[in-house]
Amino acid sequence: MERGAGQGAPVFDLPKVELHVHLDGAIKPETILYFGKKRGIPLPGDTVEDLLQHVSYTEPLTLTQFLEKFALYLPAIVGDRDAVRRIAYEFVEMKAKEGVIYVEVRYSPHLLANCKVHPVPWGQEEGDLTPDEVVHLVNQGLQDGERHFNIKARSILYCMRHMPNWSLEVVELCKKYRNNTVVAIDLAGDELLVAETFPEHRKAYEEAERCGIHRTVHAGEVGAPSVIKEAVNVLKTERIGHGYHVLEDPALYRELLGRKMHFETCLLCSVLTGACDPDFRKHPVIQFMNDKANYSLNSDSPLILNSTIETDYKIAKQFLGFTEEELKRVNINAAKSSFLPEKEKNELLSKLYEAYGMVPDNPS
Ligand SMILES: O=c1[nH]cnc2c1ncn2[C@H]1C[C@H](O)[C@@H](CO)O1
Repeated sequence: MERGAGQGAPVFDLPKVELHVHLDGAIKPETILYFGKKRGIPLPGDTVEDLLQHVSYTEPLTLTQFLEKFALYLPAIVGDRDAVRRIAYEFVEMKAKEGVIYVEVRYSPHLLANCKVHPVPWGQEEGDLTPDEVVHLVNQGLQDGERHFNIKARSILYCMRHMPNWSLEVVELCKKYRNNTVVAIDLAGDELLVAETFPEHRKAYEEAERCGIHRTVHAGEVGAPSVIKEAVNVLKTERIGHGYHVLEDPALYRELLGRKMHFETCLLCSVLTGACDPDFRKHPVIQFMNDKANYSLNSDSPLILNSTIETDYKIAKQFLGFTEEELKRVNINAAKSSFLPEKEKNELLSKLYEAYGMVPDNPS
């Protein structure tokens, strides 16, 4: 049985689109153990169960505590060429098994590197894997996966809120590798610790806009609506990562509804990071659903949340009262708000309409 998926038939056994999932939060525990052993890097457990006991959790923590989990296992992967390529390949395999036909996966090239990155992340020794080569390796893994598992995978490179000195390199990598899986730039990290948008982030986003690189920003996950406002008005974001706290500013919410701004929501993650009340009856996504907002359902970091995308769909159906129609609408919205070029977007939409038995002229 797949972890986190639970038992029984999938709640939505139709093709899906996923837009918000972190590559380094979606690694198979077996792969972490394999590379930890091979490279002699200590891990908090030496069986899948042991490792998951430390890395995954089921009761709400804070976003800061959630983000600390990455440090428990990433040293086994980062800085290793085979490991980086393999996690990308296995990610595509995992998504294909979950019935996802188009995925945008995101990561920080700097957080997977150990050379030409300051500071060298995760307490590693300096090595010879640069952020540029990380992108090249992830691309190879994703493209091999696409060929073998017959799904489409694109990538988003992110800046980290607390690392403004990486941001201009991130946008240059987006430019270099656009048309080679990379479709967009993102800004991730801990809004609780650093809500500020440094000038370097602003410059990177200006350059992205100038070059036609798509833009999304983690904003209003745990942070205030002002972070969302800045993402929209200053960073010119086209989508919002999470964005739950937009509801605290009704004028902003109305404006974004009017602009059909896309919210990349992650139900289980929103509760386990303390972003939202654990009582799903009060979840902001219910309001999004009632208002026919433009949003998608996503898994964020399934390894740490001990979940799959199925877990989020199950929550939507069982606790938030989603109908099959709404699940279809959410996926159509995801496809429409994807960062694919127009022609490929239309092909993706046609596939969904056909699988859902819908006519394109009557999408809702
Ligand atoms: O939910 C999230 N919000 C902000 N940043 C996140 C989230 N999930 C993962 N990340 C980022 C921050 C971690 O340090 C990084 C690991 O790639 O991934």
